[in-house]
Amino acid sequence: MGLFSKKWSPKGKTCVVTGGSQGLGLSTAKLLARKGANVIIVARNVEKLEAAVQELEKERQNEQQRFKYLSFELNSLAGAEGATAAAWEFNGGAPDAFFLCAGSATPMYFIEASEQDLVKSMEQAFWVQAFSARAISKKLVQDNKKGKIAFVGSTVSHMGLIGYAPYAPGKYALKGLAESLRSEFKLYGIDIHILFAPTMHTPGFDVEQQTKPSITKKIEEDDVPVSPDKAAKILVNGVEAGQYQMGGNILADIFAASSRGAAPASNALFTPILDGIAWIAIPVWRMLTDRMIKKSAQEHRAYLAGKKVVE
Ligand SMILES: NC(=O)C1=CN([C@@H]2O[C@H](COP(=O)(O)OP(=O)(O)OC[C@H]3O[C@@H](n4cnc5c(N)ncnc54)[C@H](OP(=O)(O)O)[C@@H]3O)[C@@H](O)[C@H]2O)C=CC1
Ligand SMILES: CCCCCCCCCCCCCCCC(=O)[C@@H](N)CO
Repeated sequence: MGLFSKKWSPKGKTCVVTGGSQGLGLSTAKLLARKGANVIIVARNVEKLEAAVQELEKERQNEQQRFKYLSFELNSLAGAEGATAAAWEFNGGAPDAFFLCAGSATPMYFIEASEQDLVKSMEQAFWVQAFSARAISKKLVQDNKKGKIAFVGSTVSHMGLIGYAPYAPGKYALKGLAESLRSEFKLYGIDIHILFAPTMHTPGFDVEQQTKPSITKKIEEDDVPVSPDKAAKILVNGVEAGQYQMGGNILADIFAASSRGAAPASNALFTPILDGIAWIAIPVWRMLTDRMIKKSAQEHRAYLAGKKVVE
């Protein structure tokens, strides 16, 4: 989007939000409703979806606005295509913007994860959004329509740390997908965006805390949590402004700046400054964190033995 071009607005448009029944997705759906959009939310659990639509009703700005939920499992292409077809049908044609918030994390040590844990984690971090993007983009191109697709990555799309081995690779993959599609979809006028979300206290976060190693929790304390409402605002503002990537907090911005790849810089002035900070701050942080992890090795052995991960 050019320097003086008009901002995109969701008012009167139709937006689809995957993972829209709770957490970041629900905050995003509510914000879009408050901005006057028609909103379609997609998730699996029908009870939560019904409750979420009630929440959307409270944000209603006018009588023309339409809210709808669709229950689909999005970790297969068939599921994503089913949801996409249903969204098209409800809207009577192509919706305007798609916010892919669905996903979940199951942090744990790599060697305690089963084959199924690892495959499922990749599905819930990557495929749950990648298949949606595939189904949506194909339909948009078939209809010769433009549109906007926003992914939700994480700070751990840029950096890995102890406990996130099953999850971070999927979020890294999402970053690679978004960057590839940002380029490829110039062919069709489909805009790609990605939010690199920091820690948010959502229902999903409470679940991931149950399997998260205590050392991961301790390291993560340095990440300042952002409310899902604030993260939704950053996401929607970024899409409105035509920004490719959004970081949810300063730490996400620092890691994004230091691993920018072929993505456009968020800010011509601040991105290089943040990259400079990264040069100094990250090696210091890494040294301290590595030291702390090594110190915990004996305690970790006892944990593995207790859980019978090793004999
Ligand atoms: N919370 C955090 O600290 C962070 C989260 N993120 C990312 O942000 C996104 C939102 O997270 P958050 O709000 O915390 O998550 P929540 O678990 O609170 O909400 C996830 C939403 O996605 C839906 N969903 C999950 N899996 C599927 C599936 N396979 N098919 C269809 N719908 C699905 C859930 O509904 P249902 O279960 O009924 O299907 C729910 O609506 C995720 O992609 C997450 O990885 C990134 C960084 C930090
Ligand atoms: C500049 C140097 C300082 C570095 C401090 C680094 C602290 C660790 C940051 C980890 C943040 C993880 C956030 C997202 C996690 C996530 O995606 C899951 N919670 C998913 O739900």
